[in-house]
Amino acid sequence: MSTITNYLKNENFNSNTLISFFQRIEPININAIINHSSEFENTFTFFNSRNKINFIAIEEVESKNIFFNSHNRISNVDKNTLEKFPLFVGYKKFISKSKTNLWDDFSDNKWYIPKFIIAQNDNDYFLIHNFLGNMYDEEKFNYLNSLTNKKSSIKFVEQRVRINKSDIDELNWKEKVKSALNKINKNELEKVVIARKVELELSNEFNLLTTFNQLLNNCNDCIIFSVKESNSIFFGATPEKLFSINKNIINTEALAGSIERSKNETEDAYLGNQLLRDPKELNEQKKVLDYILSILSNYSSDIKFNEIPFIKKLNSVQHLQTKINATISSEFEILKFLNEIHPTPAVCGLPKEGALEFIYETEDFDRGLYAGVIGWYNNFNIGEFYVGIRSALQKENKLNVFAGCGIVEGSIPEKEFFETEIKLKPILSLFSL
Ligand SMILES: C=C(O[C@H]1C=CC=C(C(=O)O)[C@@H]1O)C(=O)O
Repeated sequence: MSTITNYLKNENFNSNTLISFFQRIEPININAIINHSSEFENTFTFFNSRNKINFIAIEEVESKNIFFNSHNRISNVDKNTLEKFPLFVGYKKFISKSKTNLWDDFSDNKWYIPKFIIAQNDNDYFLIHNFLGNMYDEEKFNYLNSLTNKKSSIKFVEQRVRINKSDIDELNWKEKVKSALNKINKNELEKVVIARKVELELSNEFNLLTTFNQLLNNCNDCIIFSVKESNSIFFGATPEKLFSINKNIINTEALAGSIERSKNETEDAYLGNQLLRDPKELNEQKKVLDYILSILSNYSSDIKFNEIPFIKKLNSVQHLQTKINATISSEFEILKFLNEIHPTPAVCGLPKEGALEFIYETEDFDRGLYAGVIGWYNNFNIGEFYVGIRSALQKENKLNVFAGCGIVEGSIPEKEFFETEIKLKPILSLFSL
């Protein structure tokens, strides 16, 4: 008899009761499960080594608008440990009407309870099965359990690509920046983020496991994620937190303004100092900070942040960063706040409506989940949400890689183009020509 049947044989839950069955498992390399992604309709993988929460969520609890009036956690683990794990996972696209079918495999906005989650928090590892009433899937539970028992070593596969020549060329993109500057000079916009899409053709089969692990190795201080729906996979290594919440404390940040890195330590520090003193970059980041503070002030009268930004150093780029934390009241609703704060001027612009319209008219691709939101939360008011930048979409034999830049008064098109090149690097460098 399986563990689930063992536990549930004397229980009779009605179909409005959500059950989360936690089975402690031996420490495993969770990302090895990614190799089995293609066996499932959808998977959602999220690795935050900083917060020490890593998980892969597999499939969904049936109904779209899931209704449950009670929630039962079955486990022999203390409540403090259980509180740290996701109940809902999901994503939200960058708001826009779509012009193409590029993102058709993804909904506009989807927060759902996964059927299974294999998760790690610190030294705690669990296989979690969520289901309504008695509708557990014993077979799949046992199968996943067997996968977590397997000792698997990760083999990297070399991935080759060809550049698609029909890509927006450099001149064309710089013209878009000029037209943004035009709007800014006429005071019609204060700031707008213009993005590029680089399209590559995969010469061999896409290997998510290799890609994911290379991102884990290369991109410290980033959240490594992948969202697979039907035949599409959106993935990336994002440095940008939208917000995280832990009971009554919310943490967020203003991340904007960029400069390249140098392998030479002295030169790298010099570049960082330049960024900290550049009025155009400081202005670009301050606009993000002011926007976040204005939204947050509706929810909190206790907001803390540093007046002077810090430097956040990533592999190929450094940014200006202001960390913000605030105490919020018990009426705070996670998704309501998310819909209000996103998109910030770090990926959209100011005023927001004008910037959205400009982006829609100017960019000749759909952003979809690029610059959208990915994250998780639970009903203990714990969760984290990140902005889907430094990311790519794999669909059939195409890889679409995205990067954008904030345009403000004083932006120089050539420099902005170079900035998109360094932001594309973490993903492009994984594929050889
Ligand atoms: C929009 C992107 O980055 C944002 C985050 C940090 C710095 C940015 C910048 O300097 O323009 C952007 O606002 C992107 O990477 O596609």
